[in-house]
Amino acid sequence: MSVEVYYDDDADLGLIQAKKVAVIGYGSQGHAHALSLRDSGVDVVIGLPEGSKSRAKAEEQGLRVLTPAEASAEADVIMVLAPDTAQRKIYAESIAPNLSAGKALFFGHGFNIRYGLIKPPAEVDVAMVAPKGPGHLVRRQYTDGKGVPCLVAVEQDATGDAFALALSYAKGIGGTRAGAIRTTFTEETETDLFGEQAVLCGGAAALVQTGFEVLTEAGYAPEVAYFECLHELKLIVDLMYEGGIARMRYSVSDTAEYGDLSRGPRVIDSRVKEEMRKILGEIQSGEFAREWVAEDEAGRPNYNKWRAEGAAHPIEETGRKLRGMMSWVDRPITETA
Ligand SMILES: NC(=O)C1=CN([C@@H]2O[C@H](COP(=O)(O)OP(=O)(O)OC[C@H]3O[C@@H](n4cnc5c(N)ncnc54)[C@H](OP(=O)(O)O)[C@@H]3O)[C@@H](O)[C@H]2O)C=CC1
Ligand SMILES: CC[C@](O)(C(C)=O)C(=O)O
Ligand SMILES: [Mg+2]
Ligand SMILES: [Mg+2]
Repeated sequence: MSVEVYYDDDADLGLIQAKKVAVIGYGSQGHAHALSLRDSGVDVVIGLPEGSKSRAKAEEQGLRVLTPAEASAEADVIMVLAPDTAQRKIYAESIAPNLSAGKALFFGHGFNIRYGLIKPPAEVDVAMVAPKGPGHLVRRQYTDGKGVPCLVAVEQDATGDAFALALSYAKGIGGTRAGAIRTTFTEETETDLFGEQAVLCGGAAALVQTGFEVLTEAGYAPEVAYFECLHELKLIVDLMYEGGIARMRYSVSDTAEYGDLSRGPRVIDSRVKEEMRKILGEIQSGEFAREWVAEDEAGRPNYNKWRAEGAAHPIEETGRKLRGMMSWVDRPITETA
């Protein structure tokens, strides 16, 4: 099935420049959207609760900060970039009372719409602009004159202009420089959750940690294991990013390539593929969403425990020491760029 991909020339920046945009949340995605929209000539206001620690960061950047309800009341377009688990309550308390016909409700990820946690009224546009990359790099790429690809979707088109407006927003954050693909909330939500769980975050982190453990438990130096399994992964993935797996294979030795071809499928074998299918099934059935919402409501006991265990993994200490010797590697993450 072919998809529609839209670039800068397909999008009219004037549409979003003619609107007032409220960005609810000023974290990884919120700061990137708000600052890049502002740099693209859009009138932006930030919505954050009184007492939010993000308020000072947004104000330092010269952005106007109101409560989520005040910002929603002022805006024509409300982009929800608070944590997925917080969105339902924010919507009910602060956004819904301030929605009226002709306004647009935007999301950076489809979770709350896909799983029916938020049900907007029919007279508002509901759309999504979901960058396919971490927010801090969305902002970094924008300021470098590049862009992170976006998925754009429309769930409700009350005005008839929802897609053009979403595409215009995507242009404002640099998304159409790289390409914006038109999709649905369902496709974005399910593929995004699958990607982050099985490949990008869960799969990659487990692969790196397990490789590090196998080497260090066999008596090799942690520093050698770190360079081999984590540091060099970035350099290998850079080649894949630039020219596909084929370019990586062109650059590595033929010894590495033979090891890749003969051993890779033994690591990521049919059992792993079957587990990936199970994970996708849990996403499609809503089981993962129910589990995550319940975990959040219970105060995140497993999330906090697993997070602490990850932070205490020996690879982190080894990495801190080695990165300290490479000043160009440890680029601090800020919400200011
Ligand atoms: N992280 C990413 O790169 C990506 C995220 N997304 C999606 O973007 C959305 C935002 O995620 P992300 O940027 O990671 O979120 P973060 O956790 O980085 O930031 C959340 C922001 O929301 C604020 N916030 C918390 N509670 C409320 C509230 N009740 N009302 C208003 N603001 C609140 C936080 O403020 P405080 O400082 O007070 O906590 C913070 O500024 C999610 O839907 C996510 O799935 C999509 C693509 C990639
Ligand atoms: C890969 C994780 C992500 O989906 C993202 C940065 O795209 C997220 O939810 O943060
Ligand atoms: Mg993602
Ligand atoms: Mg995600």
